[in-house]
Amino acid sequence: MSALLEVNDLVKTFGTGEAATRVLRGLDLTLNTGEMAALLGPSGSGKSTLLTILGTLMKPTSGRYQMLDHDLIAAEDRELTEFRNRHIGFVFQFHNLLPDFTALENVIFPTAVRDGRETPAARARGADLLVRMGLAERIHFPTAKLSGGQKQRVAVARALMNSPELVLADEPTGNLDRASALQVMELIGQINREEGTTFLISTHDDKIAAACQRQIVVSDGVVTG
Ligand SMILES: Nc1ncnc2c1ncn2[C@@H]1O[C@H](COP(=O)(O)OP(=O)(O)OP(=O)(O)O)[C@@H](O)[C@H]1O
Repeated sequence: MSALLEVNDLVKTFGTGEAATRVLRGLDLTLNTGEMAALLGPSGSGKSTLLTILGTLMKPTSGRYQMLDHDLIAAEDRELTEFRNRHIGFVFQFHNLLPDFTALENVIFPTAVRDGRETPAARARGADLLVRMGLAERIHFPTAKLSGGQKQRVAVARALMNSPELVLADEPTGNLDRASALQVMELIGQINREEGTTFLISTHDDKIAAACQRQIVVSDGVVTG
């Protein structure tokens, strides 16, 4: 297996002086291409902080971050934005869908904004992903009318739109009932197998973690298992 990304000696401190909180304390992690990994650890252990740094949305205080032969610490903002748009997808617990837009419009919207237009290829990819998420009947429904589980599946489809190598998910099933949560995980697993997408999924739920091939435990700002 080849490494998709590697972080070394990652440190993140929020605030300064007496108010400083050292959240990541020299964290090392390698994720291999095609892995589906759960990110576990107590509340406040630094999972969201790590996902935000891996997503290039925030820089660490110090440390190294290499992905796909790019040095993401040295990279400047414009390069990071381009890298992120091309290679990384995000799924959050609160999915930030536009309620009056249809499922398909939500999925293709970021790509259409990036490209300055909506292409037939993008519509086809978006519709295909929604079908694979079990939402064939809901493609043209406004997302305000979808259930929580359906909305989360739209959010997964949106994250996959540009075929990113890496998808970062921060408690993606946190607000779902058990059956919907496991369904979302099953569909993520299917995409992982079919497209080779690497997933890192933070969760507090052991059943969700067990649906992943690998479990990574963060505690006190380092990987402990
Ligand atoms: N912007 C910030 N400024 C100051 N402190 C922060 C900031 N973001 C996070 N923290 C602190 O960093 C610590 C780790 O937070 P983080 O959200 O990464 O934990 P987590 O493991 O994701 O927790 P949970 O499981 O509860 O979501 C917490 O103590 C939090 O208060």
